[in-house]
Amino acid sequence: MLYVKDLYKTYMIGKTEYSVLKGPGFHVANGEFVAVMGPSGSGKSTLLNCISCYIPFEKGSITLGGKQIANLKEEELSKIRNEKLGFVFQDFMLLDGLTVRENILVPRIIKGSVDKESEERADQLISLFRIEHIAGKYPAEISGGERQRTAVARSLINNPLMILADEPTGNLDSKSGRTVIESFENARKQMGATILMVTHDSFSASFCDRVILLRDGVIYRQLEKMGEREAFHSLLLDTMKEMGGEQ
Ligand SMILES: Nc1ncnc2c1ncn2[C@@H]1O[C@H](COP(=O)(O)OP(=O)(O)OP(=O)(O)O)[C@@H](O)[C@H]1O
Repeated sequence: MLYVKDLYKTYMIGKTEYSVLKGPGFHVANGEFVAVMGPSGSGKSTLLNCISCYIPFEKGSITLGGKQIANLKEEELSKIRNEKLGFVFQDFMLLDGLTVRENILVPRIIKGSVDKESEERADQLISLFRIEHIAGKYPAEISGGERQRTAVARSLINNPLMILADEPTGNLDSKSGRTVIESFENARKQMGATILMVTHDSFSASFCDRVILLRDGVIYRQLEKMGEREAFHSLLLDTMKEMGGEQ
């Protein structure tokens, strides 16, 4: 599904080069739910932005669904972003003037085709995420958790290869955050979705199959959930402590 190999990304500030990604490499398999964690400044968002085709990188490769994304033209990258990837952001990024149902359909509108199948898929997602009661409401009229569940539904409308989520529970209280993580679990179970999520929250990460821990632009460790979620949560907390840095 996703292969990241020896990825190098440097930012120039004035004449000074700052190396942010120093060769991390990993694989996310079809249907996996994987988190990326690490101290502040370790390069998590930069990594996600490279995979999202938003920023170029200097060295290494990213292969998504068998296609290398470096060297693609902007038009092809836009197509990948809209059709092959689904995005969930910390601040939801819903359009205020559209209802929940219309927001879910936005990637289809961009694609240029809202046909009967689109409408049916939107309704299927609305029912999967139990947001039927708010389908006709506007973002300002619903809770943070409901907004984020709407964003998760929107991310799935084009049946993407992968969902990329950047701090999806960062603006939510723990109860709403839990319902958002449940939506990801549902998407995976019922639709075979593959999810890569950046998070600071070890509780949210403990629902994942695997957690990639990034420190100073390299992979510090990868932890796989072997048994109970609670034990995995404790392991994550201990390893984060061992890693140090500001979380
Ligand atoms: N556009 C940019 N130009 C210059 N430096 C940048 C840019 N974007 C990020 N950085 C720097 O790169 C480093 C890694 O940033 P990044 O946002 O990837 O880290 P992060 O692990 O996601 O951090 P956080 O958990 O605080 O969000 C930081 O030192 C940051 O200041």
